[in-house]
Amino acid sequence: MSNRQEHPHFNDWFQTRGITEVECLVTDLTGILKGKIMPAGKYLGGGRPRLPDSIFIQTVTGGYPDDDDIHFWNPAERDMELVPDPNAIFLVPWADDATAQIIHDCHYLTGEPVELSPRHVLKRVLSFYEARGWKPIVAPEVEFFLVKTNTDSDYPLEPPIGRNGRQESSRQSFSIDAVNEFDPLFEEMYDYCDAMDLDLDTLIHEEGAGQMEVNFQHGDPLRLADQVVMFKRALRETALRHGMYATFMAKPMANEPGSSMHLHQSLLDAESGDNLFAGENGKSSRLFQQFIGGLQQYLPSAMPLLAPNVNSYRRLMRTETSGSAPTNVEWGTDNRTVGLRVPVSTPEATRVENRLAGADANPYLVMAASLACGYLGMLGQLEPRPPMIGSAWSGGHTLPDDIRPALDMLSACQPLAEVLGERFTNSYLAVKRAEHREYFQVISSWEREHLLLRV
Ligand SMILES: NC(=O)CC[C@H](N)C(=O)O
Repeated sequence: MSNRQEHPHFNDWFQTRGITEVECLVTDLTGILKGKIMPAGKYLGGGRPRLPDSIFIQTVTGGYPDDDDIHFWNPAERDMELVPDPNAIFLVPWADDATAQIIHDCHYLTGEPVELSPRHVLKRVLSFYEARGWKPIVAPEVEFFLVKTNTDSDYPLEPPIGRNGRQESSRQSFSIDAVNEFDPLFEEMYDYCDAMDLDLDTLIHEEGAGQMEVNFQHGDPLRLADQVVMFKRALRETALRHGMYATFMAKPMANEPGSSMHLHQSLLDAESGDNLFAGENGKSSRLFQQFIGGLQQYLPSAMPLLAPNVNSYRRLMRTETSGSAPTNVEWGTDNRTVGLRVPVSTPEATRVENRLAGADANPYLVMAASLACGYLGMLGQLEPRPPMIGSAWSGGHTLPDDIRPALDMLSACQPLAEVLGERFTNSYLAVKRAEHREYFQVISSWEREHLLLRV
């Protein structure tokens, strides 16, 4: 699009809301929002924001892969143009001046899409479905903790103080009154979500102290990944305005459960809209079984995308405080001890809930990875193992227990790299290995406590 004034949607949208500023956004590999701010007039006049593609090879701390990893990625520093998605415009409800935040795709100046962009990776996976006349539908559920603000990274986080002036000291799972303690914050969160047209379904107090979960209305994966990214930003902002932090870390406190991003997935016939996971006589279909077969086969290798940080694996470790976080890739009906839960439903709503991803993961990559695994299962007509009946905590097919083995498994999985894109997969591995090296250079208080005077 050379001149956005020619695009009636942008023009109308801006005019109706008196937009004066535009935030041009993309997420990097780690899920961090990056971008530029532009005056609305310039943007509508065709101003094209550019960023270097090196934003996609940065670790969460802003570091880069070092020489050892260079063979994994194309060490490019090419300029790319940000191209807006007219369906991904949201108001910035907390801004003083009327501001739009717009999610962009990334193209090189030669026109081809940037394979390193997580949104592109999801679009790529969706294009494989589209080519077969399949339309995946997803519904994410995102957990998070509200915690006291804290400026000392060495000091453990604490649950927040509610309206009654008391700290949430014990878990108040599912308590409505405990949610109401944070009513002013949630009122504002809902107002922001309304202003941004985010389709939230329910809000519930989860297992942990100060831990909540929001469910999104099911729909198109790209739209929902956009919404989750926008939601996380809006909630962090809301919490700050109420003197708290909202955190999506997978395991922010050792004595509390972790936070997940569960993903319900079903598959429609793109033409008829029928759910292809529903079979005859109220049973599920063969495609459904194969989708689960693919998740079982490939999810262990896709874990770096679902559990992208060292901290993510603390959530997945079975301990007294791990709550119902999964440790396996078994499946079962209405069974919360398995990684792949099939909720009891009408045939039209047949779906599988992938419970492995942490809330810390990049939503585009969680959806891309999970749908890629299911796709490979349907393509290869893989059969799942028999469903788990009863508890799967102490058995089942396990998952990598740390980011290092998880990265090794991803780098050995050629079929996944082909569906996600080779350049993306190799760059992702390089970034995550560099991040792990950064982490490994930090000497922890555990080491000082137990080794300083004893070894
Ligand atoms: N509601 C739930 O199932 C809790 C999920 C759990 N918090 C996890 O990390 O997976």
